[in-house]
Amino acid sequence: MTTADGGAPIGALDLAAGVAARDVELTLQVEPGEVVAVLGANGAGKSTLLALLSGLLRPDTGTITLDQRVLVDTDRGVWVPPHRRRVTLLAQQALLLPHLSVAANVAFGPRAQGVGRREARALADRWLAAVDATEFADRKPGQLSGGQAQRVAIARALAADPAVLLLDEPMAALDVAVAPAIRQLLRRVLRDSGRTTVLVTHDLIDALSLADRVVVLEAGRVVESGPTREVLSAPRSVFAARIAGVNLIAGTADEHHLRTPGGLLIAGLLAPDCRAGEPAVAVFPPNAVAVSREEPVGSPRNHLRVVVTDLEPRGDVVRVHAAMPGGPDPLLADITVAAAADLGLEPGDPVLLTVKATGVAVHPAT
Ligand SMILES: Nc1ncnc2c1ncn2[C@@H]1O[C@H](COP(=O)(O)OP(=O)(O)OP(=O)(O)O)[C@@H](O)[C@H]1O
Repeated sequence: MTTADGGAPIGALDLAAGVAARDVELTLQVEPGEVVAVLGANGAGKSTLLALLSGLLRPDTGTITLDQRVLVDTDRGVWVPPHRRRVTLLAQQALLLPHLSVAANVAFGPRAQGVGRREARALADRWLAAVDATEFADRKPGQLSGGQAQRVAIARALAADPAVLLLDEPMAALDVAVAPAIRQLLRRVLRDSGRTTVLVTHDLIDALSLADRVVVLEAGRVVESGPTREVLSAPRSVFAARIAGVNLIAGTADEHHLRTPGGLLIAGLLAPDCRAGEPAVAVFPPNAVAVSREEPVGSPRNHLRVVVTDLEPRGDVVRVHAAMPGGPDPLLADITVAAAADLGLEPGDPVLLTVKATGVAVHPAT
């Protein structure tokens, strides 16, 4: 955990802010040293959240505090500019200063904060070593690959000793072959430095491997928040369910079912905190779903009449994408290649999805 000369942990964030022109109303609390992954579809408000925290965007209403410091308070006219926040943003692109050496780039933050030349260089060397980039110290950024530049950018961000590190899809611009090494590096430096981190990502693996907690945004609002595995194993928002690759049907709970707005009853295992009449979601994995043309006779299972929308080969299985007529949420079924061939499926075909009640988990939804 980050400490100021051995003192109390730092990096407690508290944000409640609105940006009317973007229809964004966000709240976020982060504990000192916590790594929070922010997930959401395009336009959900992830970049807006980072811009509010870093000071690139002023909210119309709200407050942002970092430890005891008020960074923003629109009622009281408080506004701390970006360079005085101790909040550092690491963007998708490394954005190194092209005319400076790698070491000078990393020393730039400490120098700007008034650290002496020699001490800043020592800090740069330490952080370059921490990201395994010592050998690039004397190069110019133009002589680095994308992955090498991103390593240096991580060193530069941490050398500035931020109380909060903001990561904006740090692997998105990298070659897929390089991304795992950078992810592993981030995992190590975030753990070692205990830095409060807000990580925007589209990638489930980033959330699973880097974050203590995920926050899911939809339409400019926080729609769910919780420990990463918990949210992904029991997602309550369409976005979390989609990235977790599971099916999710929303409705209300009754004693043993989920009832959809269209009146369909889906039998499942209800979580103990489900209350009859309250909003709930049914969640089940694609491999728990069978696909058939006819209703199996006498089967006590859940049957969903759907239309095939797409067929996606995924190695040994074919992922069938389907939609319930009038149902907003897409459904997924993984079936063997042989089964897909036997059924002769085509997009547009009406089929029946069958899932056992024991394969369906019903959770309360917010
Ligand atoms: N510069 C801007 N001016 C006005 N509206 C904006 C601006 N940038 C984003 N918006 C709007 O604000 C809302 C939130 O967008 P934001 O860019 O924060 O989403 P995001 O989750 O980061 O999306 P993406 O994954 O596509 O980057 C959207 O409705 C978007 O259209």
